[in-house]
Amino acid sequence: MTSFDSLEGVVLAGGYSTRFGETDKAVAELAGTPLIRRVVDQLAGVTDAVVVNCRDEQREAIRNALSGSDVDRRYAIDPIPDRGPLAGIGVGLAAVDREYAAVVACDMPFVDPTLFEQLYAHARGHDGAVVRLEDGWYQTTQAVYRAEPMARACEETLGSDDTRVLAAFDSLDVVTVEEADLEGVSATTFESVDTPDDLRAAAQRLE
Ligand SMILES: Nc1nc2c(ncn2[C@@H]2O[C@H](COP(=O)(O)OP(=O)(O)OP(=O)(O)O)[C@@H](O)[C@H]2O)c(=O)[nH]1
Ligand SMILES: [Mg+2]
Repeated sequence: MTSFDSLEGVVLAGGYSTRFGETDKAVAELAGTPLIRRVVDQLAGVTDAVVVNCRDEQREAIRNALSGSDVDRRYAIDPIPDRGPLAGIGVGLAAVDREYAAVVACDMPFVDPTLFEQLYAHARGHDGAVVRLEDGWYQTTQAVYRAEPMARACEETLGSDDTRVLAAFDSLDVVTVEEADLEGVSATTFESVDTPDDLRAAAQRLE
């Protein structure tokens, strides 16, 4: 697998994991490895640098979870917490130095770097590439964006009535990739760990 010079990673971890319970799912262990560490290890297939978006109080635990990783880590802290995924994507992308970013939520431990290879190929020359799942849902938290225009669009959209990530695409040229057109991407790439049951089910599969 190739590490692309103009692609950086962004890991979204600023949510409150309310469905998960009292603890932060970002650092919850799946078969002994924190979820966020699994995500960064997977991103290493396509990039050597990531920006982690989180709240200030999460930083120390996340730093510990990522210690020893070969991937260069920087932190983009939410200036205002709890403004939703759109805000997190915007804050993360604003800290990116490269033209494009592979954005992924911290709770998707099986994210397949092959997906990002394909999305990056589609995104080049455009403002991003996002998968439309078979049920019609756009997978905006596992996507490739051109960092600067998408960061700006997130900021603008946050000030509007519709603060869905999708609303930020209105002013951009984001390519839609149909799930059925993905090639050789792991079926579990989009699986997210939202609840303790999800974590248990994922752990059982890894046994
Ligand atoms: N910066 C930031 N990121 C968020 C926020 N809400 C969700 N996210 C991120 O967006 C991604 C998808 O969100 P969810 O799966 O709903 O995670 P969550 O909001 O922490 O969990 P729930 O409280 O159970 O919904 C995760 O990577 C979250 O870290 C937020 O208010 N701010
Ligand atoms: Mg949420």
